[in-house]
Amino acid sequence: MTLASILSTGDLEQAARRRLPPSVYGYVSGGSETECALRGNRQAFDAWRFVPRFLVDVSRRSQARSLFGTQYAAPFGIAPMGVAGICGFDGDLAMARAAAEARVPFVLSGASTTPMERVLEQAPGSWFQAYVPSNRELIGALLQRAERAGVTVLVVTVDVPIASTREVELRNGFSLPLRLTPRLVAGGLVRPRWLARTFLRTLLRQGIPRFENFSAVRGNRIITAATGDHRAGRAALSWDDLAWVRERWRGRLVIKGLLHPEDAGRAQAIGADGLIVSNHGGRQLDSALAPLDALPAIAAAAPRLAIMVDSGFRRGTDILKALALGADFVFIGRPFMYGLAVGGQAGVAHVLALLKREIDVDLALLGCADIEDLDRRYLVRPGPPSAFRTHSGDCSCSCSTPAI
Ligand SMILES: Cc1cc2nc3c(=O)[nH]c(=O)nc-3n(C[C@H](O)[C@H](O)[C@H](O)COP(=O)(O)O)c2cc1C
Ligand SMILES: O=C(O)C(=O)c1ccccc1
Repeated sequence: MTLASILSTGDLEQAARRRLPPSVYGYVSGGSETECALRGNRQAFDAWRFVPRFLVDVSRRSQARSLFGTQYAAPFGIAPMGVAGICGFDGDLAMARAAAEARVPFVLSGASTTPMERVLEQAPGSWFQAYVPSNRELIGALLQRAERAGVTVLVVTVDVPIASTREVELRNGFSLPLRLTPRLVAGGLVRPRWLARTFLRTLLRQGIPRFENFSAVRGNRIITAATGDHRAGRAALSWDDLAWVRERWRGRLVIKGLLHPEDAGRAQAIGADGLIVSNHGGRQLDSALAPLDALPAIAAAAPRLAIMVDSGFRRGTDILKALALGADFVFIGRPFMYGLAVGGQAGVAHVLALLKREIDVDLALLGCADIEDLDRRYLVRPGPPSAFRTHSGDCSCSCSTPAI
């Protein structure tokens, strides 16, 4: 399948499934436990519908958005994803470069296998996501390392106090840090292209990929949070620790993984610059609320923060719905891993282009030439008993505002 024949992120997922060993595809695509949160993320979008406006001039359209003093070409970016290198050779760099070329943000994962120094050197605007241990000496050293590497936006992920139960991974014998299990080797044999172009190439260059950004020291494997090593110590991380990070970190600070408006209020109170409303793509607490449904209340609770959101975004319309509900920016995860699997950096660039094009067409059809003008008036949440009520003001669900 050529990239040109991939018309949507849905097509891409199918193509990636054919390219990746089943255990790797299972790891990337899966959610936790019953995968209710994973499914719920998609269902949340369907509940909202657009009410387009016509006969407005949409001959020139803008989807540019500025965030933290940078003008981005689109209102979305690439979410942090650990071990991207298992989907494509030099996966972190491929994503970072594609994002820089498209002028959108890329967030390097704290669980990545490429040292942050290397990524920041090649794609200087990259953000960095940290898995912060609760040991302050370690936090301090990690902050220092990130500052030296030139990180300007630090994202602290808080929704992984411990590893979740992902039965897909257990069944497939998939574990991190990566081990050469018989299952992985067998999967590689049925996916020879992946074996040659991604796995063996990586193996020859750097051996078995290892976590490079968990701690202050490059290649230090003391803190192997993904495997549940108790020394990772994230289970005890608290708001006090985050406030401590805020005092020491001079760049922008973003908290990722919040769903409760009171937590959003606390993020604002400790002086964070932004937050990412997220349920980790349905990979942590199963049955967690869909971030889209959490947005209105969170935006109201933290009016001074940049409100970002992720989990389940696959289409331009998904992105526009979140912006209309109060988000300033959207992040997208898995589709970029699939892009990597299918076409390396060009595959990632293809996803970015697809989504940008969808947003552009959707803005025209919606009758909104500039995303800065998007708001709740373009959305309804049809639902029983009375269909089609418009939303305005502060309501956050189907409510009693006047019916059209
Ligand atoms: C394979 C994979 C690895 C991930 N690794 C991380 C990570 O290291 N740090 C983090 O904060 N979030 C991680 N996430 C969560 C993403 O940042 C993001 O919240 C989620 O993927 C968004 O949902 P989506 O994939 O449906 O777009 C990971 C997600 C996936 C799919
Ligand atoms: O898989 C994930 O969702 C994730 O966050 C993670 C955590 C540690 C290592 C790799 C990925």
